[in-house]
Parts: sequence; structure tokens; C-alpha cells
Amino acid sequence: MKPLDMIKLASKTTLILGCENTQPERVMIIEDDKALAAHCQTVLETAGMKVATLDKPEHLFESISEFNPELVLMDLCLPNVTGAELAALLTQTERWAQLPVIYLSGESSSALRNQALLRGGDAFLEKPVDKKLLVSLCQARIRRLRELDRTRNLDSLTGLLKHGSIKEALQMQWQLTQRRPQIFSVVMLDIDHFKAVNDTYGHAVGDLVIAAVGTLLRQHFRTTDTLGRYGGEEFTLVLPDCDVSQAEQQVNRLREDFGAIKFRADSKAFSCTISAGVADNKQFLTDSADELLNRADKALYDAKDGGRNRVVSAKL
Ligand SMILES: Nc1nc2c(ncn2[C@@H]2O[C@H](COP(=O)(O)OP(=O)(O)OP(=O)(O)O)[C@@H](O)[C@H]2O)c(=O)[nH]1
Repeated sequence: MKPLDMIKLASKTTLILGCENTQPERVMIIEDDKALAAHCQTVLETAGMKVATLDKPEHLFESISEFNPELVLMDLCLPNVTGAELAALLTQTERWAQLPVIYLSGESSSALRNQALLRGGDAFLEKPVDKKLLVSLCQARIRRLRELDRTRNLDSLTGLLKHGSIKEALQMQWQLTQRRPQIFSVVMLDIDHFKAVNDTYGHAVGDLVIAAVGTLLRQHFRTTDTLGRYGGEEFTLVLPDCDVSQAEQQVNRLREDFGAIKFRADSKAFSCTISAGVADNKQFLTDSADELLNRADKALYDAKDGGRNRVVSAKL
């Protein structure tokens, strides 16, 4: 089989397999009836989900920011507030507007139910709660949310994060290390003389070369690393627990493996190289996330100036 076909196949396979998010579903229960909350929690945890409960709705925003739920299960009647009012609040915030909400209710009036659904929320679950229905409703809604997130955040050609999402991931990593010190590296990576690939073999072949970088990146880095397509033929990596020399080593391995690929187009074989710039947060303790990214980008320019097909670390 031609090397180009192998790359194409591997890229497609990883994209398809990458669809499956095997993390436990995260459900937040907002319910003042502690016995009912505990019952739902047990049912959902037995089905493999992660559950947090909240009995004081006034702490809603604090708690959801911390737990980051994928679904909220809440009583329609809570102390001092209705579930529908809380759902309406969630829909007004950018971060939580898409969060699925299921009401727990003994309410039989269809007018009240309709009103609640119009203000926010997706479905009703009658009390006493049917265990199987509870589990399947949560699983189905969360699967849909994950699919939406995937298409919204992932670049379709490489299966890596899109520009906005990789920048957000870097920001989150940076914020995390402000609270709990942890070393991490940022990498900017770019395919060398890529314009010539497009000009010589056409855009479709150029796309396959970009997709091959995505596939190789996923093969070379850990699942805890965050990999993104910054734009065009440029990539950004955020590597936790990895200092600049370890990052340099990893990226050099990737660079060598990428350079060894023989692409084929119009019965001709060709290969490509990549250049990269690396910076870590230990060297630049006072840098913001954006400043670190700029350091890695500047080091990438140095790699290009130095002759390309190389990895350069940011200098102090
Ligand atoms: N096939 C393809 N080409 C793209 C895509 N996005 C950007 N490009 C092309 O990538 C090329 C980038 O070219 P340049 O910025 O000049 O860089 P380069 O030729 O790689 O040169 P150096 O980076 O200096 O080594 C341009 O020709 C863009 O049209 C894409 O999604 N698919």
C-alpha cells in the first residue's frame, strides 16, 4: 500500500475512534429533598456517572464552575426559587447556555410544565423517579452534548482542537498552575515550505499532509497533552508535566518521523519537514499564557531563520 494511503487511513480511523469520549458523564443534582437526591445519585453512580449534589441553589454558579457538569437534574420547586428560574439564569450565560437541564417534578399541570420548559430546561422526569428512564435520559442528553462539543471544538481535517479551543486550553492550563504549581510547555509547530507543496501537488494533497501531522501528533503525545491546529499549517501543543528540554526531545522525535514519511502524488514521492519553537513556564515565571505562546512563536521564527527542519527553545 502507498505510504500516503496509510496516512490517510490512519487519520480517518483516529478521527472516527476519537469520537468516543469514555470519561464518566458528569451530572449535578439540585434538590432540597436529601433522600431523593441521594437516591438519584446512587442510581447514576451505579451506572458509572460522576455526580455532585447541591441543596442550596444560591451557590449554583460557584458549584457548576467547580464541577463542570454535562447535565443538571433539578427539582422544579426549590426553596426561594423555582427550577425554571434557575434554568432561565443558565440559558442567559454564555458558558452554560447549552447545558441540558432535566426537571424532577411531581407537577401534573401541563400548563405549568410548558411554562417551565419555555423558560429553560429540556425534559421532565416524574417523581417517583423511574431508575432506567433517569439513566437513559441522562446518557442520551450527554451523548448529544458531547457530539455537539466535538464538532464545535475540533478541526475536521486533523481532529485536533480548533484555534479558539487550543488558546482556551492554554489559558486554563496557565490558570491551573497559578493555583497549583506545575510545569508545562507550549509548542508552536509549522510545516516548512508548505506553499510549495500546494503549488506543486495541489491543495488536496496539501490537506493530506496537514492531516498527517495531526495523526502523528496524536501518536506521539500523551492523552493529557492538548493538541490544536492554530491555523493553516501551524499547530500548538500544551504539554503538562513537561519541561522545555523534554518537550524539545518529544518534538524532535515527531520531526524525525514526519520527515521520514514518503508522500506520493502524481506518481512522484516527496517528503516534508517541520520546524518548531518551545517554551516552558518555569523559565518565564511572570509570563501570561499569551506571552508564553509568543515566546514559542518567536522560537519557531528562529527555527525557520536557522534553516528550518529543527526545534528551537525560547531564550531567556
Ligand atoms: N492545503 C492547504 N493549504 C493551506 C491550508 N491553510 C493554509 N494553507 C496554505 O499554507 C501556505 C502557507 O504558506 P507560507 O505561510 O508562505 O509558509 P510556507 O510556505 O510553509 O513557508 P515557511 O513557513 O516559511 O517554511 C499557504 O500557501 C496557504 O494557502 C489548508 O487548510 N490546506
